[in-house]
Amino acid sequence: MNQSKEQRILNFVLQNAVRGDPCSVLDTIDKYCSQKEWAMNVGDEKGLILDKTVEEVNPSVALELGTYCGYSAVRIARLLKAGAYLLTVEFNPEFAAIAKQMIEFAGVQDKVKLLEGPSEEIIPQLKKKYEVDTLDFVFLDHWKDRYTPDTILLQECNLLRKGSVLLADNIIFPGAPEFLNYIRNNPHFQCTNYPSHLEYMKVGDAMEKAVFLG
Ligand SMILES: O=C(c1ccccc1)c1ccc(O)c(O)c1[N+](=O)[O-]
Ligand SMILES: [Mg+2]
Repeated sequence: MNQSKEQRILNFVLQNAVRGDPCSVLDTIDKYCSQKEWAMNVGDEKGLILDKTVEEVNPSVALELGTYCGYSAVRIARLLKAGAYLLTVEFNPEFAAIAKQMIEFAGVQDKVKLLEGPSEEIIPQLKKKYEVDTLDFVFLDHWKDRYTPDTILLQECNLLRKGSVLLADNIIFPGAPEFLNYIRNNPHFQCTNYPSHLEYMKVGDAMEKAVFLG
């Protein structure tokens, strides 16, 4: 049966990256997706914005919405302090299976819990089923029309605390105009825009950071 693009990306990593070396895995995915097949990883340019935000927040508990192949989960997990962890949510079972292998190959599996299912079902389970109190950092990179309802759901489930940081990918391309309008006009969030480019392309994109003010 023909392999998926995501399986081809994983195979390239398994054959070319260094097992247990997260940076090697990231560099190898970036090499494949910039030279062979485009894929919707956050990538190396926006990845630096993600890195700086994670380092600034230094989260104990982080949530990612939209795991895909695990690139940003590896990127985030490699920066987490001892005892800190990332919950990452992926709706697509094929993507989740690839991401699991990617995360394990990178050696960050002890810091990452991969949750398979729709974000709208998993978010309300985080407190009781996954023993989360509040989230220090949330990376939004899933379906762009889910950014706003899931941000509202995080608040309704009391998962944000004063100072919780949201970082949203793809503000320009594919775009999340409804989310941008919601978050920038919401007095409970302080927003900052980070202009960049769509991963592996010269197309303009941006990330939006939103700090919850309580
Ligand atoms: O929506 C797409 C998309 C749309 C059309 C074709 C391929 C991807 C996309 C593009 C770049 C991203 O960084 C990203 O996170 C996504 N996504 O699906 O979440
Ligand atoms: Mg994205």
